[in-house]
Amino acid sequence: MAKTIILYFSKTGTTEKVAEVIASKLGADVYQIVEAVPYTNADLNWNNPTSRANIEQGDESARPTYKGELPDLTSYDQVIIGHPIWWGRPPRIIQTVMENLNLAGKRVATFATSGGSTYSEAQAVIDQMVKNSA
Ligand SMILES: Cc1cc2nc3c(=O)[nH]c(=O)nc-3n(C[C@H](O)[C@H](O)[C@H](O)COP(=O)(O)O)c2cc1C
Repeated sequence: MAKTIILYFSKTGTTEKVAEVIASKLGADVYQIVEAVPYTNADLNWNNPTSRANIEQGDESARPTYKGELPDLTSYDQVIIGHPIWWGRPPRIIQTVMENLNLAGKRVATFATSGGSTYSEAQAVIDQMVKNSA
């Protein structure tokens, strides 16, 4: 059976719950992506145009760093990446992570949770990231 790892980023626990359900169904390993500089509640306030998250999402070059080391993917066949939708797209830290993973030869899937936005804009970002890392 294919060996799978789920990497997820979650600030309020919703994506984390979904990651756990998928992991238990697939018998997958799980890795939580954690930002190096923690987001405060104020940082996550989408009603404030100058909140940290809003500024990052609006900045194509923003690449918030992650804490610790990313997992070694050598032994995995499938990599699943889960994240919330922030302003229609993945949090920029997902781009940081994908730029630092070697996804060549891996089967990659993603999922997200949101307040209602669909995945179409996020999919375009992910497709580009996968293309760049393969
Ligand atoms: C900065 C920020 C921006 C968000 N932007 C969107 C959005 O564009 N569309 C949407 O449906 N939900 C948006 N949300 C809501 C989250 O996607 C939703 O609450 C998600 O399930 C949170 O996942 P988590 O608990 O794993 O962090 C946003 C949340 C934050 C903090």
